[in-house]
Amino acid sequence: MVKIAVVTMSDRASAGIYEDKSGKEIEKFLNENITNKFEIVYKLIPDDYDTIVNTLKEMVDQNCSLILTTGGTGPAPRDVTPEATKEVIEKELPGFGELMRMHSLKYVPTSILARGTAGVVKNSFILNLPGSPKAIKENLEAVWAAIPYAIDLIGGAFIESPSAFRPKKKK
Ligand SMILES: Nc1ncnc2c1ncn2[C@@H]1O[C@H](COP(=O)(O)OP(=O)(O)OP(=O)(O)O)[C@@H](O)[C@H]1O
Ligand SMILES: Nc1nc2c(c(=O)[nH]1)N[C@H]1C(S)=C(S)[C@@H](COP(=O)(O)O)O[C@H]1N2
Repeated sequence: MVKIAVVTMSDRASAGIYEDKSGKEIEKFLNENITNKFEIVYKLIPDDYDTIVNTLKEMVDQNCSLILTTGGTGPAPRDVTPEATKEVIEKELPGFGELMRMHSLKYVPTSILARGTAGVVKNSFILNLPGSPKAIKENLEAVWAAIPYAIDLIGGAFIESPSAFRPKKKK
């Protein structure tokens, strides 16, 4: 079974001040883009460095092939998601953050404030998305096509998705 972690970093949503709409947007995108069975492991945590590192490590240990985070990628003092992610990953894949920022410029000029990245550790692929609920689809649509194949390459679970691209195998 494909296991996917959705990890929301938000001081206010985790304190119950508002509902976590961004986590819900990620689930919606996954339901619309994945055609085989998958299970979601959901975490809602504050923007705390150690909590983020420990939660990401826990998701890797639970064999989540894909770990999607939302929030904490900006320049504010408590935004530390990219730093915590870099502590956990073995290899960074900088193209994901670059493409998300470039693509997002057509929606908001402030997309360059996002510092999110992506990377792999063991059989898990981690991607940082910005916190705003509307940013989820705007960013995932930029990079989703390459994610299932990236997970194939690291020996993660097979994600079946009509919107994914897999290069043809050489004969
Ligand atoms: N998980 C979420 N659910 C709903 N709305 C959110 C969420 N995260 C962010 N937002 C909205 O997007 C805006 C910008 O996101 P940002 O991550 O900068 O929030 P923030 O000001 O750091 O607050 P917090 O960490 O408490 O969510 C927030 O002011 C909030 O309105
Ligand atoms: N596509 C898209 N990208 C976006 C946004 C958005 O609304 N749409 N918001 C931007 C803003 S205002 C900020 S501050 C950064 C970082 O957001 P975060 O701190 O919530 O992760 O993401 C940026 N990227």
